Amino acid sequence: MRVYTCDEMRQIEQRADAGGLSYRQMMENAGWRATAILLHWWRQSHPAQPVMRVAIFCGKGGNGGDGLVMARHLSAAGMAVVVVLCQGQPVPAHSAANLQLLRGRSIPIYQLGEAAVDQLAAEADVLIDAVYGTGFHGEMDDRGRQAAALMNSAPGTVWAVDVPSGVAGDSGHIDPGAVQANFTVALHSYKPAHLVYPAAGHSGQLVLADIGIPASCDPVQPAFHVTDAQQVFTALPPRQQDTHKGDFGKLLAVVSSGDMPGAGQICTAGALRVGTGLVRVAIPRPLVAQYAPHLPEAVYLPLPQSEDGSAAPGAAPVLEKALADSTACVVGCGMGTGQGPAQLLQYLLQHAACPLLLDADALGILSQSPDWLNGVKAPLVLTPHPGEMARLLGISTGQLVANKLQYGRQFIEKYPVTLVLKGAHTLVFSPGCPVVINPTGNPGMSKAGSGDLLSGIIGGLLAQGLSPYLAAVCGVWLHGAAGDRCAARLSQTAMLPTDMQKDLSDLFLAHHR
Ligand SMILES: NC(=O)C1=CN([C@@H]2O[C@H](COP(=O)(O)OP(=O)(O)OC[C@H]3O[C@@H](n4cnc5c(N)ncnc54)[C@H](OP(=O)(O)O)[C@@H]3O)[C@@H](O)[C@H]2O)[C@@H](O)CC1
Ligand SMILES: [K+]
Repeated sequence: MRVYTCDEMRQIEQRADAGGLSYRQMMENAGWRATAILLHWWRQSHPAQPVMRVAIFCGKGGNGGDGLVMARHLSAAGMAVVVVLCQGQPVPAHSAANLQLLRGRSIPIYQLGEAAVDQLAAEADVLIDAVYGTGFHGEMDDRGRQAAALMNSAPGTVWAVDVPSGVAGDSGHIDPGAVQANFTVALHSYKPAHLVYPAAGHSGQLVLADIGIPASCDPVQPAFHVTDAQQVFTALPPRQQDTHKGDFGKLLAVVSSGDMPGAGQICTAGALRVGTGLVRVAIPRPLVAQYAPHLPEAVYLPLPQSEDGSAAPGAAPVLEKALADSTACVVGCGMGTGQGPAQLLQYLLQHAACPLLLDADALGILSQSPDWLNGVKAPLVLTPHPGEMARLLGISTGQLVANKLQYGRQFIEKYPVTLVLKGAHTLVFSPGCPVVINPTGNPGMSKAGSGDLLSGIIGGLLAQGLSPYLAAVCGVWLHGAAGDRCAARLSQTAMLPTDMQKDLSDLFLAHHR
């Protein structure tokens, strides 16, 4: 799946133009393809109504030019089209030329603000948002907001061309007046805002339109990447005939306290289910009897327990031998945030040579002392949800969610870690690598225990020798894909993270692993 930034799109278009596909022709292709997609949808969904009433809101740039091309083709197809110029006359020559082509045809052209426009918007079956596309920057102006408000409040279906107006294509920043589309036709490639939430929610259903740009014009090293199954199953270590458990890594899981035994169990199961050779579980001693019947394959490292049910202060040295013998370590799931767990985390940060994954309570502890990340020798993977990430940064969750890409990038610049920012379409940031947008998963996974399973999966892949970046990218994909299978089997409402273990197995079977 192609995802290119607005800047990358400009360069792609430049290369295409230099290669002989003119800007004018690209605009023609964009408007023509968007028209074909819209007409196909209309005829399928409204078979008894041959004439669609369409109001096309055009800005002054290239996006508006696409809208003007659509007006010509829709009118030629017999649809009742009106054009509303929202920012006056088009500026680019190819947009202006397309306005010129409308003159003399029976297509009414209005300026935004004319009395008839409100009524026409209210009566339209379809409203086309061609106000701003990849050229949008800053805040919407009054006319942009006025046009967006008309489209958003109209009863018809809103189709956005390329990007819903008011949504910044790269950062995903959402203007308060932004268009809420039912459908968005993305031109040539998806843009980050189509896939990164909450901006993605403004696009509605996405349709990708080929506008004739050859793949040779695409960037060699794009800033974003969307994971696919082939990438995941190529990266997973093969299981040769002549192997033993030592070939598949040793994971140390420092997890669970008295009131959260399940978190560590789910994490451990996740690690085992992705093929880890050996999982050692460091938990407060009284929990071992609870764990063992469910996870007989694990090896246990009992820790002294404090009164609050978590590991007691002074327990850290118990980890020494196991840590030295591990190929990865997961810390946090349900382990508590008291003095004992804090000492365990600090010990691991100071002594681990193997990759270390920090989740849940480990992130809670870290948010009190983020400087603990300085000078850590072990490669680190952090797997916060937005609340945990916001606490790490000392900002509100709302601030974080509105600017996930910006904060994620800034964080890995400050601390060279692999950051898995969880949520719908989880993001993976890692120094020197494209930002990965994970396409798998569903709202049925928003349940306690889901993150613990993910930590186990990524931890298990780390233990088997995948780089932090690949372990994170493959781990979130597998977790989401198992969740999608589980939802199909049990429903998003009823599915549980523990159910997803079966779907992980089915997923591996389906890919002959
Ligand atoms: N390039 C190509 O060959 C092809 C491009 N195609 C299409 O063109 C789109 C890109 O076209 P674009 O670059 O002209 O930008 P677009 O999104 O129309 O800009 C909106 C206009 O609004 C303005 N504006 C921006 N922010 C504003 C604000 N806050 N408040 C007020 N005004 C603001 C901005 O003017 P500015 O302020 O920058 O001078 C600009 O004039 C792309 O998404 C695709 O649909 C396709 O046809 C395929 C070929
Ligand atoms: K638009």
